[in-house]
Amino acid sequence: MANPNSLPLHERFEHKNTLHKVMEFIILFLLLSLLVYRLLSFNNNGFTWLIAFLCELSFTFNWIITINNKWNIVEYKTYPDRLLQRVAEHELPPVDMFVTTADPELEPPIITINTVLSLLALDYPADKLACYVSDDGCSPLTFYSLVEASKFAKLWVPFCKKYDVQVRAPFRYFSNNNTMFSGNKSNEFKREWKTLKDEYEQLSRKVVDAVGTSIPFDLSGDFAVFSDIEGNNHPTIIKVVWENKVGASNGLPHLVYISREKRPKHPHHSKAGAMNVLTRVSGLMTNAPFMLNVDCDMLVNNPNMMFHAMCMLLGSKNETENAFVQFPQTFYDGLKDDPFGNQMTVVWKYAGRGISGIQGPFYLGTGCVHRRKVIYGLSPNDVKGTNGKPELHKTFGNSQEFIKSADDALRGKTKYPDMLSKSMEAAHQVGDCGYEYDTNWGKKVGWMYGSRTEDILTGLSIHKRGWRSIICSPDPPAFQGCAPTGGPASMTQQKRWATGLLEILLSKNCPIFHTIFANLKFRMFLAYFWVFSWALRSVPELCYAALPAYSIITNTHFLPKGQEPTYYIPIALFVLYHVYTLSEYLQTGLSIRAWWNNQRMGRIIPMSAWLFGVVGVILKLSGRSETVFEVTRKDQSTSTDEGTEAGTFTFDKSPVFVPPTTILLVHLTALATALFGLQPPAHDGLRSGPLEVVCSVWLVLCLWPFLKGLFGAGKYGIPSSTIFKSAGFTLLFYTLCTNMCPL
Ligand SMILES: O=c1ccn([C@@H]2O[C@H](COP(=O)(O)OP(=O)(O)O[C@H]3O[C@H](CO)[C@@H](O)[C@H](O)[C@H]3O)[C@@H](O)[C@H]2O)c(=O)[nH]1
Ligand SMILES: [Mn+2]
Repeated sequence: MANPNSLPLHERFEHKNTLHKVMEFIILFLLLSLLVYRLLSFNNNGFTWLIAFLCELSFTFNWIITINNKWNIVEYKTYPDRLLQRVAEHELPPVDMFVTTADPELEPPIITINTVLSLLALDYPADKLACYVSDDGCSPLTFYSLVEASKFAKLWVPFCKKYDVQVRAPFRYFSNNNTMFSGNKSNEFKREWKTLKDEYEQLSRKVVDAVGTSIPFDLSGDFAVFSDIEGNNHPTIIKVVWENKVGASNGLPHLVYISREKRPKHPHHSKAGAMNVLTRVSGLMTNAPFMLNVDCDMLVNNPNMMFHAMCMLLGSKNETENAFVQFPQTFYDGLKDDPFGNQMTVVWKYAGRGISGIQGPFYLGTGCVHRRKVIYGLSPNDVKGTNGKPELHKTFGNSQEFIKSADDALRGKTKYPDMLSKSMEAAHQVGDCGYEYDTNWGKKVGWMYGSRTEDILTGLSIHKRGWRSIICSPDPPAFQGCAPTGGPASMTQQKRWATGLLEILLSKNCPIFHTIFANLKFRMFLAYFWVFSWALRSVPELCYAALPAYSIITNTHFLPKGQEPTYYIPIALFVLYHVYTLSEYLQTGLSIRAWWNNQRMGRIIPMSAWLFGVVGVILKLSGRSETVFEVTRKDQSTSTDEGTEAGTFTFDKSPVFVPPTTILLVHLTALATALFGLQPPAHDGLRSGPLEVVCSVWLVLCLWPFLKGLFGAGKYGIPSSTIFKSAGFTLLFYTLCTNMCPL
C-alpha cells in the first residue's frame, strides 16, 4: 500500500469540452463576419448602422473574454482521509471564523444564529476554532440571540457529532422532519431528537418574540452597554459569549460578539471595515493562521468543509501556492427553475471553474478560508517571514499588542493567550473607529476599501501580488445561503455589484495596471475585466434593444435584408448562441425553464440594475452621492411559504424598473405600428423586415414578467408612477423616431 504521506491531498482535473469550444469559435466567427459586413456596407446605411456596429463590437469583445474565461475548466478533488492519516488531530492548524451581520430587520437574528450554530458544530477540534460575530447593527437582539444560541449549542453540538448529522443548522435540520427521522433509528436517538427539537423551538420562539417586542428585555447587566446608544453612534462593544477555557477538543469553540465603534461622519467602510475589525480583534485573542469568513446567511452544509479546505491549504507543495480557498456559493430552498436568475449555477460551472484554471477563483466575500499572513500583505516571495518588517505601526496601527500579534502571524508563530479576557483592553482599542487613521488598513492590508464589492477588490489585491487561489467544491456543497427572492431584492443586489465593480474599474485598482506593473496574469486581467464591466454593458444592451423598435417605427432596417446572403448571419448567431447556452443548462442538469429564466434575466438585469450601476458611479465620481452598502433582505424559507406565487416577479417604486418597462412599451408600440400598417413608406426599398419583428417579439417575451406586471396588483404590479414615467419616455421615443428622417 502506498505511504499515506506520499499521496496528494488534492488533485486537479481539466475538462476538455471540445464541442463547446467549437461552438464558441463558430459564434466568434459569425460575430466577426457581421462586423465585417457592417464595415463593408457602411456607406449605404447610416446612423443605425453605426449604433449596431458599436454594439456588436462590444458583444464581440465580450465574447472573446467569455472564451478566455472558459478555456481551462478545472476541478479539484480533495482527500480528507489522507489528511487525517498524515496530520494528528492536535496538529491541525487553528482557524478563526468570522460572521458578519448588519441589520436585525433585513437579516433576522434567527438566521444569524443558525449560521453560528452550524459553525460551532463543525467537525474539527473545537479547541482549534473560534467564532467571531460582527454586528454592524449594534443590536441587543443579536447579542441576546447569540447568548441564547450558545446555551442551546451545548446540547446541539454533541448531538450533531454523536449522530453525525449532516445539516448542522437546526432550522434546516428540523424542517426536514421526514428524511431525518426515517430509517432504523434507535430509541435513544429518537428521544434525544425530540428533546433537541423542543429546545430549538423554544430558542427560536424566544428570539422571534424578542424581535417582535420593542423593548424585549431590560437593558441591565450584560445588556447595559446597549442602553442609550444608536446604531450609528456607539463605542466598541466586545463580549465573550462563550470561552472554551479548558481547551477541550470536544467542547464548544469560543464565541465572541463584536460591534465596532461607530460615529456619525466617521467612515465605517461597511463590510470591509467590519472584516478588518474582526481580523484585528481575533488577532489579539486567538491569532489563528487561517480565517474563514461567511455572511450571516451562509450555513455550513458539509460539516467536513474545514478538512477539505485544509487539503487545499496544507496540501500545496509550499506556502507559495494558494492564498485562499473559495467554496462556490450555493443556495438553500432556491426557487424552482431560478426565476430571478440569481442562483448562478451555470455561471459557476463554466466561467467560475474556468477562471479557477487561470489564476484561481475570485474571492466571493463568503465561504472562503484565507491565510492571515496574506491578508497582512505578504507576497509569495516573502513567505519565509518578514524579518521584522520596519514600521509595523505605520502598517498596522498603534496597538503594541496588535503589532506583536501581527508580527507573530507573519512569522508563522502561533501562540494563544490563556484567556480571551486578557486581550480585552487592546481589543477595544483596535475596534475604535479612529484606529485605522494613517495606517495601511483597507489600502495594503486587510479587506480593501473603495468599493461596494470589497470582496472582489480584496481578491484582486491578493492576485496582483502573484498569489493563486483555489476552488473547492466538495459534495455535499460546503455552504448554503439564501438567494434574494423577488424583483426588488434581486435588483438591489445586482445594482450594488454593478456599481461596486465599476468603481474598481475606474479607480487606480483597474486590473490592467496590475498586469503591467504587478503580477496579475493577462488572462486573469481579462477575467476581472469581464466582471468589472458588467455595468457598462447596460449601454450597448439598451441601444441594441431600442434598434428593432426604431427600425419598425421608421420602417427602416438594422439587420441584413432577405435578398443578401448575409441575412443568414444574424439568424445563425441567434440560433447557435441559444443552443450553446441551452446545452450548458442541460449538461448541468437544469431544466429548459431554468435556462429560459436566466436568458430572460440576462436581458432584464443589464437594462435595469446594471444601468443604475453606471448612474451610481457617475453620481459618486461627481461627488453627488456617498457609497452605501444596501444590505440584501434574507428570508428563512422561500419555496414553501408562498406556494405558487414565490417565483412571480415583484416590483416596487424603485426607478430601476423604469427602463425595462419603457423598452417593453416601446416594443408594444412598434409592433402595433406594424400590425396596423402605420409605418411610413420606406425609402429605396429599405423597409423593416421580418428579422426586426422577430427581435421585437423576442424582447417582449423576455420582458414577459413586466407585461404581467402592467396588469398585476399589489407587489405583483408595476406601480402606476413607474408606468406613467415609462409611458412618457415611450412617447418621447416615438416622437423622436417619427420626426427623425430615416437615414
Ligand atoms: O455595513 C455592512 C454591510 C453589510 N455587512 C455584511 O455583509 C454581508 C453581505 O451582505 P449582503 O447584503 O448579504 O450582500 P450580498 O449581495 O448577498 O453579498 C455578496 O456581495 C457582497 C459584496 O457586494 C459580499 O460582501 C458578500 O460576501 C457576497 O455574498 C452580510 O453578512 C452583511 O451583514 C456588514 O457586515 N456591514
Ligand atoms: Mn447575501
